[in-house]
Amino acid sequence: MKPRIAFIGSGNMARSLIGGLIVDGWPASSLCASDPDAQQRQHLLERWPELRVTANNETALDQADVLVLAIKPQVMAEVCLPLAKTVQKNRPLILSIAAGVRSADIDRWLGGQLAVVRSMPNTPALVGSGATGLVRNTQVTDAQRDLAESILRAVGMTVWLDDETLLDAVTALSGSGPAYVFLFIEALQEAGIELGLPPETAALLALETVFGAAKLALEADEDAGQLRQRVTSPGGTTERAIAVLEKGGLRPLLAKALASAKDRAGELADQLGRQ
Ligand SMILES: NC(=O)C1=CN([C@@H]2O[C@H](COP(=O)(O)OP(=O)(O)OC[C@H]3O[C@@H](n4cnc5c(N)ncnc54)[C@H](OP(=O)(O)O)[C@@H]3O)[C@@H](O)[C@H]2O)C=CC1
Ligand SMILES: O=C(O)[C@@H]1CCC=N1
Repeated sequence: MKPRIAFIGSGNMARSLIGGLIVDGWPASSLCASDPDAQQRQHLLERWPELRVTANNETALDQADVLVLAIKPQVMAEVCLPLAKTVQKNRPLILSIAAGVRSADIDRWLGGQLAVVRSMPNTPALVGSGATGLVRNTQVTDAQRDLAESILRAVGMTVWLDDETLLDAVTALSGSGPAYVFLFIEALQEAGIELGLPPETAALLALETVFGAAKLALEADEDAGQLRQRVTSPGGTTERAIAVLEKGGLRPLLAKALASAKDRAGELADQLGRQ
């Protein structure tokens, strides 16, 4: 029998995990999702009629082997504190997907001495192409580690880290990363329009170029730098464009953007840790 999983918060990320698990062969009846929003619960039931759905977090937690915390960081403490008594009785594996909330704080809000896996997935999980970083605390057994991994692997690839502070860097890179790529696609499209392309054509070419380049980079034996050089003919068009991007400081700008995202994760953790 598959372990029972309770999702607290049934928004974007929880729905993608639920969908991935069901496609992966987990029976919907082994999953329970909780959300205060009636419309959200209705959507879940329309899509997966056998899913157990509730407005009550305590009910979701009942008999769960894994408690997935898929709520916004800002409500994590107020959601966890009332669940502490039941969590201490049932002692499920705690799996958080929230940005900038430390394992130690989650453990404290839930009464302490719990097995906590903290993870950082991303929205491509919605289409089964997520990338997730995970860390575990010392209470997590190898079997629980495998269980957490099998949940996140249902929506993409996973990578374990030894040091929890690195999860803020993962958040900055791959957690927030899809937004940078979408911004890049928007900018490519706008630039194409400025050069006279019809908007739909510019949008399609921008999108397919990013998709094709990522697919090639995943499948090729060469790294991104080598693949870039293959496009860049000496004295050709790409060389001119790349020179403009390098001179304009694309690399340091991205480094600065990621550092800001990482700092924000740390700030959130410090603020929330005071609760
Ligand atoms: N979006 C992203 O790209 C990523 C998000 N994350 C993390 O995932 C978590 C969830 O994000 P996401 O799915 O995007 O957010 P959503 O807002 O889509 O989902 C959160 C859900 O939790 C519900 N909720 C609010 N309060 C409670 C409560 N007391 N009990 C139960 N459920 C509650 C919300 O309902 P309502 O809307 O009514 O408030 C909402 O449906 C966040 O912590 C975020 O940091 C991680 C990686 C990527
Ligand atoms: O912006 C955020 O805070 C969340 C975490 C990573 C992606 N979205």
